[in-house]
Amino acid sequence: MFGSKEKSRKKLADQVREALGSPDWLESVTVDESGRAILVLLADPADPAAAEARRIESEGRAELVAGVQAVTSILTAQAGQAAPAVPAKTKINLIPQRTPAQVRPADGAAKKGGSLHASGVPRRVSKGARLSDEAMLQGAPSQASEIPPIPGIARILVVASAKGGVGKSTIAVNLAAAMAKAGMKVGLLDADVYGPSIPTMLGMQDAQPKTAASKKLLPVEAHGLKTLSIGYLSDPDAPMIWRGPIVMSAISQMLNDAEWGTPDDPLDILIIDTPPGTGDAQLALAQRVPVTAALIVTTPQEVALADVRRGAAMFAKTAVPVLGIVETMSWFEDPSGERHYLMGEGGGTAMAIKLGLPLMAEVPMLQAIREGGDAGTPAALGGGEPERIFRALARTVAIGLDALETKPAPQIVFED
Ligand SMILES: Nc1ncnc2c1ncn2[C@@H]1O[C@H](COP(=O)(O)OP(=O)(O)OP(=O)(O)O)[C@@H](O)[C@H]1O
Repeated sequence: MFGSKEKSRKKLADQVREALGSPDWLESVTVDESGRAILVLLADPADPAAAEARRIESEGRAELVAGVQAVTSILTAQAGQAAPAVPAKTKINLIPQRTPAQVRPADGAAKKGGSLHASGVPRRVSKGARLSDEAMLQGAPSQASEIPPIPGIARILVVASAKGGVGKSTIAVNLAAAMAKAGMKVGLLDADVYGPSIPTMLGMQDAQPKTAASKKLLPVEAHGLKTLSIGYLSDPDAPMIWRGPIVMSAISQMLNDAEWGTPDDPLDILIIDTPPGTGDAQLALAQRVPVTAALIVTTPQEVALADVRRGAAMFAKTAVPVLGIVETMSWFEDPSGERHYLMGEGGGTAMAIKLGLPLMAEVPMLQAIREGGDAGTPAALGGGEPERIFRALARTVAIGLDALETKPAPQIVFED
């Protein structure tokens, strides 16, 4: 039996469907508790312009239905539809995002769990000063980014892997959790629209983002993180064969139509768990989102390392700085303490040297890491070895990000 609230939401969904003319391409309409209508629209991936037009028109019509508070649409392609060729794109020169000085006072961070900032002589940056101005004075590139920053998000870190199943989402979730535990304001965006796993890894499979008074999506809060995932908005069993421009439309909605933070109180960092691979979806993301830096996740396996080279080349092409490589599933330690290198040994180090990138961490295979992912509680918060490993990774990443913003990497502190 439906409750009366559920009944009226269903009725509203029917009204929205009617307002749109019940076309074949309208796969589903649902209305959540906050009155947000979620439209799933079938679109032809070969014609992204028409798909975008369909989305805009549908959202416009749905918004006019009395009782609808906000609208989110998800573009999806029917299984079996051909993927388009990657459209030629103008190269966008992307330099690290230079936002107003939004780094927390180092002593404040220290109080909450240890400094995450680069060591060195502290430099005083007056409140509101642009780090880019500081950076320019120190010889950093003077070219301005062509991609406008997103208000309310100080920096964006993409976690990428050239291959699926290497443990990328596990690293993204645990890194985010460790940074939050250290006192940073952290968001986690699951852009792995092919197989969103973040809701499960955070134990939030049944969560539905609510709508703010501004009609923007309110990220789901879990384990000290603000999170959004296409998995919160769609039926996990629905066929979703996303392609570059369509993936981009979904990601851009989650990025821009959500209350991550405000210009006065921004997220310190938004971590994006990207879809695996180095194809059109990843390229579109690197070209259109104001990414501060990327982290590449790999296993020590030879075959994965060949892919890492491709991933690094892709980021180089789009001028996104790669902070370094995280090798995961590096070894398994048996109860006697002996390490077994099930996937090869030293591959990540060799690749890091070859590419001239730092090896940010070697994460062993740990039962607690897998169990944490399955149980929805990041192992980075559970104490012991996993917590130590991810805290160290969080610190290394924070230092790497600081170093990008000002050269040489100073400790940023606000003037009182
Ligand atoms: N260091 C680790 N120790 C133990 N298990 C791990 C480790 N890293 C990942 N796993 C497990 O491996 C599996 C795959 O990991 P994960 O989902 O993070 O990979 P992925 O690269 O994000 O995959 P996809 O390509 O599907 O997005 C999960 O069951 C996860 O718990």
